[in-house]
Amino acid sequence: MSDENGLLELRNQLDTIDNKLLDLINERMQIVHKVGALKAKSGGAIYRPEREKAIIERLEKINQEKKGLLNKSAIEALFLEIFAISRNLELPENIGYLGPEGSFTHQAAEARFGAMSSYIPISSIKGVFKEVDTKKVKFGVVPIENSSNGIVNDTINGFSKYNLKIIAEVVLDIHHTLASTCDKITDIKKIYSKDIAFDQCRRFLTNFGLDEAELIPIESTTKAAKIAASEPNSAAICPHVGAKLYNLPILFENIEDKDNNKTRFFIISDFENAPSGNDKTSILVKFPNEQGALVRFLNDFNDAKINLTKIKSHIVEGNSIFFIDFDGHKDDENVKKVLEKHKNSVKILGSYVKEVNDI
Ligand SMILES: O=C(O)C(=O)C[C@]1(C(=O)O)C=C[C@@H](O)C=C1
Repeated sequence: MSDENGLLELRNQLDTIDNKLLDLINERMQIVHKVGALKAKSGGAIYRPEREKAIIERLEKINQEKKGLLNKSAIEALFLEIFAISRNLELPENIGYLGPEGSFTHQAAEARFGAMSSYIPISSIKGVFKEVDTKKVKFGVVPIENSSNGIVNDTINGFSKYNLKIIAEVVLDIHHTLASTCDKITDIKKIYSKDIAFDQCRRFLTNFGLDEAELIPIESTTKAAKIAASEPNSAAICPHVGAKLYNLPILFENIEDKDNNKTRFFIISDFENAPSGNDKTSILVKFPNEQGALVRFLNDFNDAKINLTKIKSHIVEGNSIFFIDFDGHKDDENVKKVLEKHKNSVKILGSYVKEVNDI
């Protein structure tokens, strides 16, 4: 058989498989439709991250056993899109994220909800909380901490003000690029970016003599790309996708000082997750002004064999509060007891499936 005929034959086989795949996906969607109808009757939450996680883990296991050609991230990418389409079929729901389009938070949102979902950029973290609270969007995506810059105050303030729940976490590796229409680096006189992005790229800026340029902080790295695309002798420190969005040539990739630069994001909504067996819980704690209050609290966690994974202090309106993460679900017996004992000082922000990529 000639190569051309061979290709035709293989394409015919692919067409037959694609037809079967389409039938199977439609068959799946018929069932999803019934799930949607059930949930509409019972008021159950559409997005069930713990169930999606369990499906992906089961498929990865089967794939390994069968020595399939798909790798873990390919299975995840395929099925996250299927889930996004399923959720839209059950009930179309909008996702509000800290914008603008192309921001790292947008990437975090897409990493979880897939490319087919409906996204709305919101210009502040406070705005994201407000839009979820007033039910203009079903989900909000906000940054909570960066490995170089620590906790994001506006997000803690949002949790203090609103009674919204964390329903999932996403951890992204953060890479910055230097993008500009300038041909020579010495032509760059101004650099636009977010203040924390400048902090994360100090060494690069010094090494390339760019600390001589005027560093202009603005509200987002993607907006920086937009400005630099239209202003001569300027550059932006921005994400790869931000530069692409505004056709801004990338001069240097991965310019962050630390090669382990990560940001953790929360997906927030108005419902609580059921336990998945592999959960983490986040709380805010405001201790009474008594000696030893923090120590007593930590001892109770220790006695209940709860593993604290993070504790960070934060000031809200002059009061010191603690942001704490620990392993387990808020409905686990040992967790429930400790939280009940300290209910006057604790605000539960949510229990959610633990990400493998940690910060
Ligand atoms: O199992 C459910 O609760 C569903 O709604 C179905 C389904 C799926 O497509 O498998 C869709 C959305 C949920 O986030 C989890 C799973």
